[in-house]
Amino acid sequence: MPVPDLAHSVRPLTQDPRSAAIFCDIDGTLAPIVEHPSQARVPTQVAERLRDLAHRYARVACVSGRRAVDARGLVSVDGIDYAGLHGAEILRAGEDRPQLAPSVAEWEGRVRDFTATCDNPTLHALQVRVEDKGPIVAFHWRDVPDEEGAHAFLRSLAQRASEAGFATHWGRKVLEIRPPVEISKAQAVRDMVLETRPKVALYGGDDATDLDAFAALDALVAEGHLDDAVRVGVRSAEGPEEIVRRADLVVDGVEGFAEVLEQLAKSS
Ligand SMILES: O=P(O)(O)OC[C@H]1O[C@H](O[C@H]2O[C@H](CO)[C@@H](O)[C@H](O)[C@H]2O)[C@H](O)[C@@H](O)[C@@H]1O
Repeated sequence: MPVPDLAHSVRPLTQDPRSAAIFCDIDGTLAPIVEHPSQARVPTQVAERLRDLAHRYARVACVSGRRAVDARGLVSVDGIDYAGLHGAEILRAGEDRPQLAPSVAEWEGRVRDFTATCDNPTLHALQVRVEDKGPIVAFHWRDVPDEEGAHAFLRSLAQRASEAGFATHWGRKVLEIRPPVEISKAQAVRDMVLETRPKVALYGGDDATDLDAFAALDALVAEGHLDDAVRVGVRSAEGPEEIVRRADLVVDGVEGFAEVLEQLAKSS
């Protein structure tokens, strides 16, 4: 079903694409949620649209919880930037290696050592999947035989991680063990806006970490760095309720966000 007043909602960008930036989350926004992270795919039409937009807009970037190189591998679009690890690293268009925040990098060994101690028979019996992202390690329980049991086990693991001095974060059926330093999509979005200096920026996302990016846009407008901002909330059964409450435009799932990209391309 087409989203009502979509053209109107994105008009602040489409009226002058050269002065506008587009930021998108990946999983749940560009790529449908699937059982295993390695099975995720960005539909060809969505990737083509991003490629198109990269030529017309001041800046297009993906801002993801994945490693930046994995994000680029998944989206497969050159000419756009990839902020990875929820904003802790950036892989710029045309570059081969991402830049990782030193404060995060220095924790990689300690995160690895701690999470190695979590590898035990219960974790295996529950079929929890471990995603090693370097300084962040994720524990996924989507579609395991006993999701409730796995979730409960991971709650105790999170408690142990906090007691050991690590930060923990809950996403869509995933627990992350992180360095106890500031990691936020807000910083990545802020840095990119201040580098490129667009007049208007759009951010689309579906999960808790995307609320940080919404907040970054709020602050950039309040400080006068942006004239306007469009926050697109991608609604799902699992996402936080604030993603809808704090959005200027709400769309349903990846199909809904694909329509936003179509509209951004159509009018420019
Ligand atoms: O910020 P994002 O680009 O949305 O990344 C968030 C996390 O996405 C991935 O996990 C999620 O998607 C998986 C594939 O659909 C799904 O199986 C899992 O349950 C979701 O939590 C990715 O694996 C994580 O590293 C990202 O942090």
